[in-house]
Amino acid sequence: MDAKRIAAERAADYIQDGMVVGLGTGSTAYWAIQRIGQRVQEGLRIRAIATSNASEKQAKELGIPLISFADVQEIDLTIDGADEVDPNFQLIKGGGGALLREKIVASSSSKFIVIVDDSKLVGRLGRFPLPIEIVRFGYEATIHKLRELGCEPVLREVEGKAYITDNGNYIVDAYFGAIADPKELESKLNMIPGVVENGLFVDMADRVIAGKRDGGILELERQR
Ligand SMILES: O=C(CO)[C@H](O)[C@H](O)COP(=O)(O)O
Repeated sequence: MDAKRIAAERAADYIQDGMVVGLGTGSTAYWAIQRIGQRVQEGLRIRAIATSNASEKQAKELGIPLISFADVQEIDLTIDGADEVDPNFQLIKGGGGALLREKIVASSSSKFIVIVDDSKLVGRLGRFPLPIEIVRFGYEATIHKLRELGCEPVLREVEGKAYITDNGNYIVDAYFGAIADPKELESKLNMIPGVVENGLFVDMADRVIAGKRDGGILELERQR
């Protein structure tokens, strides 16, 4: 079985009756949502909040009951993928462009389980370009300020056109190289006018489940 799917299905086992569940975005979260949908069809009673239009559509098709933050303030458990995970459980997310909603949902969750294949486990964050969501107005100025922080920012494009997030913004993929202090960089980035959010998820993940290509699984819990 696909390493991403192995991790995703293990994570879905943590969901219990009555929970409010955050549904992540991406090819790993896809498998978690599929398994959750299967469990709902078997009788599991949950309510869910999706982190993207794509995940919302998938959940609807599977019959997973969806709610919004108008209905709850607190999510019991969120399951989502990541692009990089370091030994301190710090993450880069946003490869799929959903980082803003993902961060809102993860930050409102009592438990946040990250699901990856083990190629995403790194010694230090930064090989994967950091996704940063920026507003469209004045984006050239915002990109200039990002460059002044010492990265190489590239406006994300799809088929020759700027990529637009579910929130109507742009994404910049910023090459920083090894990130020495993710927490400091996260706040510096969010101080720049025009930056909506960035893909550094600092001190948020509680558990990391990594599927391996040989079918094995690595499960790590953060000690607080
Ligand atoms: O942050 C994300 C989307 O914004 C994804 O979780 C991340 O990009 C990992 O994606 P995948 O599971 O497809 O490898």
